[in-house]
Amino acid sequence: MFQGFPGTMPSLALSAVLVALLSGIFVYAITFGGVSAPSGYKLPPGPFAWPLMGNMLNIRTASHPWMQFAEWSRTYGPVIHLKVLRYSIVVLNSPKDAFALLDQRSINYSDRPRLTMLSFLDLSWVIPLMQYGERWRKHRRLLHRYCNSAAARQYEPLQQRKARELLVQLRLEPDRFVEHSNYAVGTILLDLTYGTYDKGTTARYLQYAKNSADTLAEIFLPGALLVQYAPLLRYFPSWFPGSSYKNRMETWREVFRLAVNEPFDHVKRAMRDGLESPSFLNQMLNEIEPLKGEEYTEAETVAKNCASVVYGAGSDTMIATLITFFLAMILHPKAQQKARAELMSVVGPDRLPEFYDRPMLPYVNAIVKECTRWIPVTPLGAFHATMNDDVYEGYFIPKGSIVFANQWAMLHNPVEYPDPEQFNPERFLNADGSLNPDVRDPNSIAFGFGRRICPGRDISDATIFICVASILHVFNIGPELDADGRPVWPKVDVTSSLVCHPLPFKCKIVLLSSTSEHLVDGIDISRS
Ligand code: HEM
Repeated sequence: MFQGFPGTMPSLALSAVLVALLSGIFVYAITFGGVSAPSGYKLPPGPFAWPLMGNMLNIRTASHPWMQFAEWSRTYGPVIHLKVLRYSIVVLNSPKDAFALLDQRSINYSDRPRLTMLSFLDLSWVIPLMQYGERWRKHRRLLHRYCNSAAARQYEPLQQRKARELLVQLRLEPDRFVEHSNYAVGTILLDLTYGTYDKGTTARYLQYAKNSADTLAEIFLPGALLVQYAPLLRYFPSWFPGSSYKNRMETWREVFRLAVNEPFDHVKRAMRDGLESPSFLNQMLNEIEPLKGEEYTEAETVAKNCASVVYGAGSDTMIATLITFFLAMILHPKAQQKARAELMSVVGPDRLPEFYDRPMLPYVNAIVKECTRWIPVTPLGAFHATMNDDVYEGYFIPKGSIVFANQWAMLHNPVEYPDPEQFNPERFLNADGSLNPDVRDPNSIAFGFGRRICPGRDISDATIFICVASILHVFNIGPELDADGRPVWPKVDVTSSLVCHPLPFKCKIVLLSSTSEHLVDGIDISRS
């Protein structure tokens, strides 16, 4: 039933993004000079690179670059080298090399490439794109305090409440499962970051966040900022061909201003009027209150940036995993039946799943892991950049190289995950049904590596678990039926972007029984 990911994807967005990025750092590339190795060393192997353009066209024409990189790694080995202009790109296709470089040598591999457009649009607050250094460290420290695994447990009541609200919405409007899942995930992050507000305000803030995510995607597309290819365009008036982006800069800035400032100002006003609802921004602001002057202003900016990035970086990624779950369940009714049998024996028919059930639900946990592995949300992770020259296994890796961890290749490696295109939760289980610790946990790859590893991984894992367990406990997820009552099986296909989503599909979500109906009827959503 699994169709694989055919090479004729409609979207070239990710390769386009890569090319735009690589073009964008042209100036940086020149600064660092060419990509030859010093005598006695050689660069890691890779496909033939044309003069000047290097492998730019190879990347551009690959519909899913992570598959192309995996293919090259079969010819050249797990560490491959590509050139774009005079720039060096290293793609790591195995966990061994990713851990050896991004984790164990993280002091050198934790920078991000400098992107011209980020300074144009003043996106220096976007933590995932921040340069490595003291400023980034301050943001990470704060994020860690509110997102580490112990801290993340305080959000469980919120996650559970939102998962249950999702059940009510799925019952009322099952066809709108994508919107409802979006709302559930979005409001978990919004509520934990800024607190709970009325429905209208919540909807507005969710819209701001979506607008800023869409705008980021738009400005990363090639052509949108031609100035990336020709930085001198920045000195020309907006009527000059290629400079029309200047007319849109204000709109773009306004989109980001609203997303970052409005919810933040709202929390500050609410705190001043004694009307705040608990949130991590509220806690952060209380903690920095004793600071004065510049010290306070700086701490407040860090708090504001951290708050805005949680929604921005977390929502799109979690929703993609949740939609993958629906897709997998349509195609694998037996997996649903097994999960349901487990839920029935552990949770029973009279209540909904709780977080404390989790250790007794290995099959449900295996489904969550398999969703993460089967369609990796960020197939190429995020680009790291080297701060100094390095030598790894005899190969020279120049300062300023962009380093990708090909998470898709790692999570689809047939040695670690046999028959990797198949959705198969059993791969994570022992014969007695318990979780097999010898099979690598996809979370150890899917959330990145080293010092830049995703700080939201525990929040994300808990959110996906409680949504998946709650949905499976009361609903059956099946294919849509055509006019003759025949199932319409969705094709497994993904967008090509920095964050990958399954392409749109339809499904039929129905309550399992009158007992399930009773459980959903009993959900109190008045606090949601
Ligand atoms: C399925 C869900 C998620 C996936 C697959 C995911 C994946 C990733 C990956 C691959 C990175 C780059 C790591 C690297 O550079 O090696 C990253 C960074 C980041 N993620 Fe997530 N993420 C998810 C959810 C979240 C959530 C819920 C939050 C917020 C609570 C979050 C906040 C961040 C931030 C702030 C960064 C930037 C870290 C830095 O550059 O220092 N993510 N994520």
